[in-house]
Amino acid sequence: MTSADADSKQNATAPPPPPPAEITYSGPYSVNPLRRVSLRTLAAQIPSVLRRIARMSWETDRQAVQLLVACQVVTGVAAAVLLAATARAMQPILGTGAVGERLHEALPALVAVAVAAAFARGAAAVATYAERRITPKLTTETDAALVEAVCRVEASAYAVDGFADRQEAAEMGVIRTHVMVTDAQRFMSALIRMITAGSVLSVLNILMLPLLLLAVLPAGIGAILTARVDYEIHYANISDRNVRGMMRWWSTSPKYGDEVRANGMTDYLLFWYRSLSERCDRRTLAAAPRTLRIALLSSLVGGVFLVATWAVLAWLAVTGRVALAIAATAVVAVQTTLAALSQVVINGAAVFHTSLYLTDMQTFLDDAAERAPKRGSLTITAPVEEIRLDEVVYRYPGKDQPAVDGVSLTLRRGQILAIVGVNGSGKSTLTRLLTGIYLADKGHVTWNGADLADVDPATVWSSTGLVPQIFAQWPLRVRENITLGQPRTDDDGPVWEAVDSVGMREAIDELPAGLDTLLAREIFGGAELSGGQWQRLACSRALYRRPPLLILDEPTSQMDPRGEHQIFEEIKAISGDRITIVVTHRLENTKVADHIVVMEQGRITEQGCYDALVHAGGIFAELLELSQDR
Ligand SMILES: Nc1ncnc2c1ncn2[C@@H]1O[C@H](COP(=O)(O)OP(=O)(O)OP(=O)(O)O)[C@@H](O)[C@H]1O
Repeated sequence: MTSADADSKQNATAPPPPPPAEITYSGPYSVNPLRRVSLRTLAAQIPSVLRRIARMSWETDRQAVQLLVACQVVTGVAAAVLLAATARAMQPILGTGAVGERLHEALPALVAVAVAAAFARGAAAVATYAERRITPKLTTETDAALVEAVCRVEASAYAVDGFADRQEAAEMGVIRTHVMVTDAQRFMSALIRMITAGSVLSVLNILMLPLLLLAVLPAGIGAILTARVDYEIHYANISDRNVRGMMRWWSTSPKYGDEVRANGMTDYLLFWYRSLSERCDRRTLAAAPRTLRIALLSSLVGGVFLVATWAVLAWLAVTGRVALAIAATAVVAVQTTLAALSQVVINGAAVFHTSLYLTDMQTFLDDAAERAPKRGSLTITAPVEEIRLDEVVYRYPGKDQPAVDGVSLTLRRGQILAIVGVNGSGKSTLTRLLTGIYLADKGHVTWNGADLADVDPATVWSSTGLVPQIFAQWPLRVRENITLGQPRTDDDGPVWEAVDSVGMREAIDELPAGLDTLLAREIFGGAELSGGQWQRLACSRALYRRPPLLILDEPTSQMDPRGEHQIFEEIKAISGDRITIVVTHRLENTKVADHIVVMEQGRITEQGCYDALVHAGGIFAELLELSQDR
């Protein structure tokens, strides 16, 4: 047997890969908020949703809203005129006498019908224009509000269970804003047509209107129940959709294409993606019989009442209780009311459906606002002379053990501190506490004596420069990749200084448009950098800021020795003006530091200068020895 045969046999007998994990919540998100809400409560939400849509639209484009309201008024008046004129035209048309005379008599009413119809059509066209003016701006506003809300929360919120899923649910609210104004506008205009036609009908015969209402009401109830089922499915699918969205991006992004292909991941990723989709489909299909039952039952009940309506009208005409001309007008009024009622029901259900997602969006926005930093209004002014940590403790939400556990440290301007320790010992978390990205659960972090809990975070972050372990590769031009976060400048001098400090001038000169080159391989005309070049760029971004506190978390992990040497030379050269912190596993690099702290399980277990720690016989010496044992 060849090795290929063996491989194919093994593949044939290999168990299928495990399916993606199913996420079930045990906290507040485990319960669908609609599960115990009555139908009446659900229907009663519609007016408040309409008010909300009106308010949002008003804030977006007042002129367009005024235009929309004017169109609604025209629609109502046109519908009333149309029916009244139809009734007036019917009498001579269905009366006796020569055809020419009868038509002549009916002519003014027929002209009124034509004019009213023209106005109704015109109003509908202008209303569509107004809607189209409001919708894009409203969607942009809502979308931008959501993005801003997420960007402005305390960073600790990202670690809260369910935060990302609530965000995914809120995204649906943004998507629904595309159709929200259209649904609301159609609902209102159908309501106006229905009221007008209904009034005419009830004038003709009072019995007709309740019968018509009964004919359409079951469809309304059915539409609301179906919307509730749709929302239930949507709610149950949130987590899977969220994971699927992430998997889609990670699997198809060229950034990870090498890893996906060379590790033979394609089949499994596709299996994963398909499994998640099928799981969502299963939930949707499981609900199909329920929606069918709702549709059949509502059609049956509605149909019975509709037959009754026509039967009553026929009976009234046949028994001579209403004149033939009135009966003919009643036929038109019944048709108009029926069409308008159906539109009210369909669009009312759509508005209600939208309201469910808007509520999710609003809940998320409220929650995000709650989680926005509420610190004091103190400000930090340069120079930052001293940063102190005093018995600082920080535990991530849902974790048993603190990531940083009782750390005390003092840093002074001009000092370079190195933080070392094994994976997961709390180094990056410590840097997040130093910069006020997280606030300490216990203890204090002070800058120039001011506790970060009382300081406006924006003033802290205008004094920091951070090269994180995993840095963003922004799809922007080279220049913006360096200046991002700083006020706009037309002077490229400092930009080139930052480029030179990380040895990138040659590489940038070789790009098709130098500093103007777009760094996004996926976009036409865009260029790509190597991993180490991207890391140099991330360093240049932090150096360009000339911050009072410079933090570099594994800044040279992807760099060649020349690049690494250059960065550390630069760090040393500019260290006099600032506090510098370097987190690194390359212990040789800590020679640059004035002081080194070694972390273990969130605590500082050793500290001192390089020479002292090398001979201390502790974990630093052990890690250094291991790094040299090849
Ligand atoms: N966003 C997070 N949410 C929850 N737990 C986290 C988060 N980030 C880190 N942790 C946990 O906190 C602990 C400390 O992590 P941290 O990233 O600070 O370690 P580190 O020393 O920087 O590790 P490494 O050397 O691997 O970068 C770890 O147990 C980690 O699992």
